[in-house]
Amino acid sequence: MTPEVISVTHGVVGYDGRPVLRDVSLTVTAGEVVAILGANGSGKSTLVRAVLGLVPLSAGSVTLFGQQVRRFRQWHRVGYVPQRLGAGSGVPATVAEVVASGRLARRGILRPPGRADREAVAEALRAVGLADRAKDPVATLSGGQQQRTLIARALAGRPELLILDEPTAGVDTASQEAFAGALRGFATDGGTVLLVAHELGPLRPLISRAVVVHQGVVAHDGTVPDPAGHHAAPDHDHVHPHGPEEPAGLWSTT
Ligand SMILES: Nc1ncnc2c1ncn2[C@@H]1O[C@H](COP(=O)(O)OP(=O)(O)OP(=O)(O)O)[C@@H](O)[C@H]1O
Repeated sequence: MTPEVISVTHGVVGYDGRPVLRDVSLTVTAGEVVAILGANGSGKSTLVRAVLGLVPLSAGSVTLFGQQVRRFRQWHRVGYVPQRLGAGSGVPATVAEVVASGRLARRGILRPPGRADREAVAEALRAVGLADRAKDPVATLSGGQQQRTLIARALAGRPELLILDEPTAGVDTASQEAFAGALRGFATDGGTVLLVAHELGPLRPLISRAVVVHQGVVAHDGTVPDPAGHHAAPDHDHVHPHGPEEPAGLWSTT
């Protein structure tokens, strides 16, 4: 049997007493590339945050690699790419420095970086097509390149599981394709991926399963549904992040 990497069982999460996830169950096994889809505000990020133990469940349970998430300590096995680099953090770090910070969970903060660390950083930069920007301050990069830097930081830790929250939202086509290539390499090497997406674009061929969250429950778990209605239009202008509620049925569930 393929080992379970993520398991959410009857998960319930709310903010200030208002339920966002009502009863969500989800299993991801090793080697799968699973996309979480759904309208704005449907609870996709909340699900990811619950998987990472960043928001508490009011009922149900989450396990990572077979361990309850609240007791999980093997964070070097997990790479996480949040929705955005902290807006205007003002830190004049270079691309290589940001990517190298992805090695901290592996090497510990007190040990200086060794050859394995340097190689992992160089490989991650190559994987996302930013090797030539390594010495540039992150602030001088485009939004898409900054997003690729975060993905390289996660890859540099050589995780077994990558969790990405809307990695390609608002990202230029070149960066989307570079990202798809990096993800393909990661999955081909046996990595497991859980990603939140609004539009899959070049990622679509990589996705082995889609989970649609709607009104706090899983409305679909299976093949990647076709984008429905206005969303499929090439000139559709997605409101992001946290725009007004979009109509239900954004992703057809049939
Ligand atoms: N920290 C928080 N405190 C209170 N409410 C929150 C918090 N985070 C999210 N919410 C609310 O929970 C609901 C689900 O939000 P969530 O970010 O999980 O949705 P999403 O599907 O990821 O949306 P998007 O596609 O816009 O990123 C929304 O109504 C949101 O306003």
